Amino acid sequence: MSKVRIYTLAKDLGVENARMLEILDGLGVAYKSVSSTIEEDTVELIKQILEEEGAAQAAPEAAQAADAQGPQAQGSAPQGPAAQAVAQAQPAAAQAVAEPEAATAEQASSEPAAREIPHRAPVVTIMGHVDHGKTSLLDYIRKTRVAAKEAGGITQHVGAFEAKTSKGRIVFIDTPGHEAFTTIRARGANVADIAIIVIAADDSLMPQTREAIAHAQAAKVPMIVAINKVDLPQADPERVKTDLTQLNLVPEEYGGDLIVVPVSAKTGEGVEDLLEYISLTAELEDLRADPKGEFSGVVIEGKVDKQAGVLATVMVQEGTLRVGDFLVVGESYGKIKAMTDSAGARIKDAGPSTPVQVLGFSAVPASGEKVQSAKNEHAAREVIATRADVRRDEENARDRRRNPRTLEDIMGPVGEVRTVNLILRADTQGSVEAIQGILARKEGEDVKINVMLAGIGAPTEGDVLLASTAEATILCFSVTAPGSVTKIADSKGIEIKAFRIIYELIDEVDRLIKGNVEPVFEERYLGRAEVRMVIKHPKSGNIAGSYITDGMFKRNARAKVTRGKQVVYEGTVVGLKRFKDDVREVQTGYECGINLDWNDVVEGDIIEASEMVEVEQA
Ligand SMILES: Nc1nc2c(ncn2[C@@H]2O[C@H](COP(=O)(O)OP(=O)(O)OP(=O)(O)O)[C@@H](O)[C@H]2O)c(=O)[nH]1
Repeated sequence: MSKVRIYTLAKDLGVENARMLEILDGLGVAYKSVSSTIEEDTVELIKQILEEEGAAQAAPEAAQAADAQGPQAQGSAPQGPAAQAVAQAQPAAAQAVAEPEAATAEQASSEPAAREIPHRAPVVTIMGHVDHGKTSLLDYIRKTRVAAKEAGGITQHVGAFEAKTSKGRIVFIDTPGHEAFTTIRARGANVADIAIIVIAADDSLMPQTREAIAHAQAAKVPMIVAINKVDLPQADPERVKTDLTQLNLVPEEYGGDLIVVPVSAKTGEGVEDLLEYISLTAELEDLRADPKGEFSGVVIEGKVDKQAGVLATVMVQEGTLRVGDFLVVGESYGKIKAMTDSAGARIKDAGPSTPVQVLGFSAVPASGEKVQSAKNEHAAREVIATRADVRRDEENARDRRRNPRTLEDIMGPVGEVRTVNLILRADTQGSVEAIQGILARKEGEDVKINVMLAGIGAPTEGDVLLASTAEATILCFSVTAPGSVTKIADSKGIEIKAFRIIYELIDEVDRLIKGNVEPVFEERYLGRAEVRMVIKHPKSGNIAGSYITDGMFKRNARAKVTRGKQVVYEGTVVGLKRFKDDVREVQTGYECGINLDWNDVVEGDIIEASEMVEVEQA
């Protein structure tokens, strides 16, 4: 008995993949994805179900009278194999119910709220080890899928291009390697929907392949593996598949859910299949964006052109970008003077999943910067003003974290299982495995150890970017980071720690785990003060002129004010003054001005100061 792939059957029967999966779910048939195969019996069942659906839609009474095969019920659908009958009966069925449905559809479309958000093209990035064929694969797709340029036209490299396939548009980010991808992610933007991991069939998994996989996993972007160079006599695609399973990536034909497509960027073999799998994955991801929504985009790359000035490629993610729009990037703005699509043609507007080259930025934006549009200069300035406010708030929050007042300031939301993200670099595969083995035993109920990437050799710039997007620590065993990498790590606040003795590295992991276990804080009494007079201050409000009767007071301490027996206020000591000077601490027996973030203090109040201290855990 032959097996059929789900998507092939969907295509043959003219139904959506999603509908096909619904039917399979209903039948309780297990599958991994639309490229899984199903038994012929199941195929027959599906055909029957669709046939019944079609008949029921065409005319309910016809379904009941189906056995009779009366000319009325049969309509003009030709006799033939069940699949054909279903496929051909469907338009007739649609017609039969067309009138009332069309009326409601029209009503619905007149209400913008009911408008369904349309699908958008997938944005794909190609990653993999050096020389495994990323550029060749992109070139092959570009050559065969991008409409030839008009004579005299200059194809510009803009960092992305659009390929036309039988299934629709696919947008490729053509800055190969994961650098572009991670730089974009490091800025908090996600531009790729699908990652193609290219692995040469004669070389199998290499360090950068593992890195690329780690990046795609960190970004939670679906992966498709393209085993390239299958035209070579020494190609061994089976070895690649087996090696992948060692990373817990199990190809579909081995019962897993990883799509693996053998290709040759040289002969073009398999490229069509690869494009088809991209479209299928996109369909399952159900990628949508509203061209009528508010515009947002991401800078893919920017440069200065000697003649044109600043040029930047922007990927439209939501809404539509139009010539004349004002664009806001960071805290600066510009007006779009001209736009070209990735084939170099002048365009006036661009919808979702369209890479466009924009002329009009005042400064070169960095890849990964988010772009917003504004209808006029005034609106652009407003966006910038809001951003400046947000930035200031964030800076204040950061200050608070450095100078914590509350438990949440110190630890963020409480009660979560914490994850220690690590990137491991060692001199040999043996060391990597030994360390991973020990780490696996360190996991506890409240701490998860996530080794995002374990590789041989010194840490790379890519590792630092990955670490910065995932707040990971880079641990090195018997390898050291080159100066250039350390510098980038410093600038991004990423720690690279190098060890020569495995147990020292493990001790460090213990420290990291401890740091990640929720610390226990307790309130510790500091001192007591009596308010002797209230001083009105033009800037700071009312200051409590006090005498410290016990212990000491510290700036930023917690404060509790009692009046008689009643607690009238709880807050923070925001300032301490001795005469005119701001001071950090005041000891018992001294007078001082205590500034609370509260204005209603009165003479005779008692202020008690305390602080939160971390309790050492066993
Ligand atoms: N036989 C064969 N050779 C290929 C194939 N794909 C790429 N190559 C060759 O492999 C070499 C490397 O290909 P590239 O496309 O430059 O590889 P890359 O991954 O982009 O390399 P980097 O940009 O350096 O990271 C070139 O000599 C290509 O001609 C293929 O499918 N078959």
